[in-house]
Amino acid sequence: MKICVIGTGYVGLTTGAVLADLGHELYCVDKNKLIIEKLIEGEIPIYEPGLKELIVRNKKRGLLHFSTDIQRVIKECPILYITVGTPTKEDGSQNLTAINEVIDTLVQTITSHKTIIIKSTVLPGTNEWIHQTLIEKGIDSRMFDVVSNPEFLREGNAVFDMMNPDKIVVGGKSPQSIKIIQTLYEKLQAPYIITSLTGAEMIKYANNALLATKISFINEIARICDAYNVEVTHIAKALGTDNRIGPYFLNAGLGYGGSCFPKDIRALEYAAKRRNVNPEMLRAVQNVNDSQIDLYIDKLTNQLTNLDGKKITVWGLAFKPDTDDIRESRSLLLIEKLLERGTEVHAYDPIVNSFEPAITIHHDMYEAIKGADALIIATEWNQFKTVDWKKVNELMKGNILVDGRNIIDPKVVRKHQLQYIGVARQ
Ligand SMILES: NC(=O)C1=CN([C@@H]2O[C@H](COP(=O)(O)OP(=O)(O)OC[C@H]3O[C@@H](n4cnc5c(N)ncnc54)[C@H](O)[C@@H]3O)[C@@H](O)[C@H]2O)C=CC1
Ligand SMILES: O=C(O)[C@H]1O[C@H](OP(=O)(O)OP(=O)(O)OC[C@H]2O[C@@H](n3ccc(=O)[nH]c3=O)[C@H](O)[C@@H]2O)[C@H](O)[C@@H](O)[C@@H]1O
Repeated sequence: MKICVIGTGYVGLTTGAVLADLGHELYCVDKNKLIIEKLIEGEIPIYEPGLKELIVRNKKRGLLHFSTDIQRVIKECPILYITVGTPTKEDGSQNLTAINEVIDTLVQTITSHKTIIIKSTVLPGTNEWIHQTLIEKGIDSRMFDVVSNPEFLREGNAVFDMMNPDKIVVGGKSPQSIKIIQTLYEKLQAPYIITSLTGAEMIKYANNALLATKISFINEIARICDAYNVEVTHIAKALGTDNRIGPYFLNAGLGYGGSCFPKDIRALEYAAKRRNVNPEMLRAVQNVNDSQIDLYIDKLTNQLTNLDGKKITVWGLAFKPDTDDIRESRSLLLIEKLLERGTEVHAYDPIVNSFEPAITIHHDMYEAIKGADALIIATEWNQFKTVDWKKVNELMKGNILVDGRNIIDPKVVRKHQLQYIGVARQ
């Protein structure tokens, strides 16, 4: 059966490539013609390990296609995946512009039955609303099914995560459409959670909120550890041995960033308030995350007395390793705060080479620290874990290392006369 993926960003492109690899016939479209033209020419618009190989292989197999003719492709495909962006506005409400545009395209295009699979993260009630809106806009309810199939991949691990999901969540009303999803994923080994449309939406938000909560929890614990001179990574390791807690998402540091946690937690808070629920935990999670960067800046300021005129280098611009994504990156916020304090900011990232606000970006991590008063590690890229600290000390003017991701052993850098700044590190 022909499958169309609408929106070829991080999720859509991975969905298209993985489904093609599973043997299905995929047609990917995007309203951004430039992206599609690039993909047709063999260029991959995003950095995601393993994705390029998957795309090339499946294009060659004749299973993966890219098209700028959105309407024709939608007409020809009985299964449609919606993977457009769903950003949040300032107040936490969801910006459904892209979803609305897709609805309008569907209304103009549907002439045969469609299984519409919503993979975009949308707030509880949105899938029901999409269903209703299609009917109100004139589509016969027998001509389509709406199924919610939220995505749990992590950027930087997207292909692996989609090929090896922990669970497959499917929300819907029609048993046939749920069966279709099970057929699409029959080669994947994962338990199914079959629920209502709203149940599936809620699972996605609760999942992200719980992961973000673990991060803010360990960051708060780190603050307390810091006050008692206790090493937080030891505490996290001990917590992780408890099967009920698990070892993941307990790495303290600058906090969570990215295109999803910040926007999704804000959106869930908004959704709760709309139904008169006071989401105290979600607020606390965000409060901790919001103040995490200041904690590091205050420690740095204590050492340098004043940041004005100081040259500070930031290693890592992406919101996490193995991605080129800088949406709501912690580095972005950190750099803004440094610039506000009159700092001259230099940066290096293995993949990201353009950034707003404008700062000096270097192509070599050591070049970036020449003459610097301090170095801040803001992203946990692997290459920052094995550093020539002797060389760092020689190149820098000052000797301060701020480890914003707890990836460095303080004792090692101290051996090279560098001063280690972290939260609750010994
Ligand atoms: N990035 C991630 O790691 C994950 C994202 N999600 C969710 O998946 C959704 C997509 O996220 P990303 O892939 O990161 O977004 P993205 O911004 O990378 O990609 C969205 C794509 O949709 C296209 N688009 C927008 N309006 C369109 C329209 N009317 N017709 C056709 N294409 C259109 C855009 O041009 C863009 O290429 C969001 O709801 C997000 O919350 C879920 C799990 C993981
Ligand atoms: O809904 C989404 O978009 C996705 O959001 C996250 O994935 P992602 O944002 O790609 O990356 P994560 O690995 O979760 O990292 C998010 C942020 O948390 C930070 N983090 C992560 C783990 C940790 O222990 N500590 C910590 O500060 C990372 O540095 C990063 O800034 C979830 O992990 C995915 O399951 C989900 O599908």
